[in-house]
Amino acid sequence: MIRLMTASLLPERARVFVAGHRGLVGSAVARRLAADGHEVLTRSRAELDLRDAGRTAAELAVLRPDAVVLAAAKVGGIMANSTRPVQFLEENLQIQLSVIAGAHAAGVDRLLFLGSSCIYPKHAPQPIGEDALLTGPLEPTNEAYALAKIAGIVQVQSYRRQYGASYISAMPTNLYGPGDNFDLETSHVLPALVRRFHEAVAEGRDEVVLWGSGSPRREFLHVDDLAAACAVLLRSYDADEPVNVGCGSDLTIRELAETVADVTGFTGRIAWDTTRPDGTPRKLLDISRIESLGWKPVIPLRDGIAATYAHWRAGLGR
Ligand SMILES: NC(=O)C1=CN([C@@H]2O[C@H](COP(=O)(O)OP(=O)(O)OC[C@H]3O[C@@H](n4cnc5c(N)ncnc54)[C@H](OP(=O)(O)O)[C@@H]3O)[C@@H](O)[C@H]2O)C=CC1
Ligand SMILES: C[C@H]1O[C@H](OP(=O)(O)OP(=O)(O)OC[C@H]2O[C@@H](n3cnc4c(=O)[nH]c(N)nc43)[C@H](O)[C@@H]2O)[C@@H](O)[C@@H](O)C1=O
Repeated sequence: MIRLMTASLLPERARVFVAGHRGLVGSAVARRLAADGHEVLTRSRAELDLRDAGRTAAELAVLRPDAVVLAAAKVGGIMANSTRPVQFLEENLQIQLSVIAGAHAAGVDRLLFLGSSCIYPKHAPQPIGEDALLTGPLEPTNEAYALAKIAGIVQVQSYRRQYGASYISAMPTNLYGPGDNFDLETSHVLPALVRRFHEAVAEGRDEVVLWGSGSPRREFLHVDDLAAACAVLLRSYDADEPVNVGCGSDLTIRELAETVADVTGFTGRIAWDTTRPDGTPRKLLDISRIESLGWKPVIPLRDGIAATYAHWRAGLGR
């Protein structure tokens, strides 16, 4: 049962530990929480490797935050996931075990765990409701990562059931925005396309080769919209079921490529390397649960891509 809360579950000026604050999601969540008047607590990976359960528990016991947002993870696009399943399984399980158990041991009242839409079965009915979890086989290119994330959801639910902890999970769709990973081998598709088209224009090339067939459909949410959803969930959601966070519509990778080409000024040919994997054919999320809490996405895809491109270009110093 979903309980809608009237009083906020997050105190005003709360002290919130954001794990993974240098990443795409963690940095956006940290900006959002700071703007809402909260105190954001952080530790860099050099200061605290979150796979180390003993050190993580000790650090959380000293910090004693009011809430934890778990946005630290081993993350990557389709090639990274399919070629390094051991790291995607083990590092994510280790981080989740350390942070969730450590938060509970330190008496942390609220925790938000971030999973991913890839936890749902490859052929789930669309749009995918939260109740599709564990109803069918997973997409093979990210099965190891998805299983680690599913373990995280069950870990959160178990702390709720056994200890009454007010811990919750959110399942975002594919995300993009400032601070994304633009490495062509390990990134997700959107930053990869921005970089590929930008470099083709800069080098005067008239063809860009992309991966797969171009026919898979994906849903893209700007990370600032996700961060706003996280703030809503921390304030007002307290139930077992994970909450999907998406924008409510999807497009083909080919259509995404045409949009990114337009934003970056590329007018040449787009070719498809079908020796590269397509991944899951479609994963559009049903977002009625998060919308019922009063959240909706506000950043249109084209505007978000243009802002992300401008941010990345500024970082290149060009
Ligand atoms: N990006 C996306 O499209 C989507 C992301 N998500 C979820 O959002 C969350 C965050 O993803 P995203 O921001 O994209 O990922 P990033 O790779 O951008 O950020 C991950 C962060 O985790 C930190 N981290 C990783 N391992 C460790 C470790 N052992 N110790 C300490 N810190 C560590 C990284 O530190 P460092 O900076 O040192 O590398 C980095 O700050 C993940 O749970 C992911 O599943 C869900 C759906 C889509
Ligand atoms: C968020 C989500 O992200 C991953 O799943 P994915 O959505 O399949 O990943 P992706 O963004 O890398 O690719 C999307 C589509 O785009 C195509 N594609 C074309 N050209 C490029 C390209 O140049 N780079 C990449 N990466 N993909 C390309 C690619 O072939 C595929 O069809 C998992 O990590 C999963 O675990 C997860 O949670």
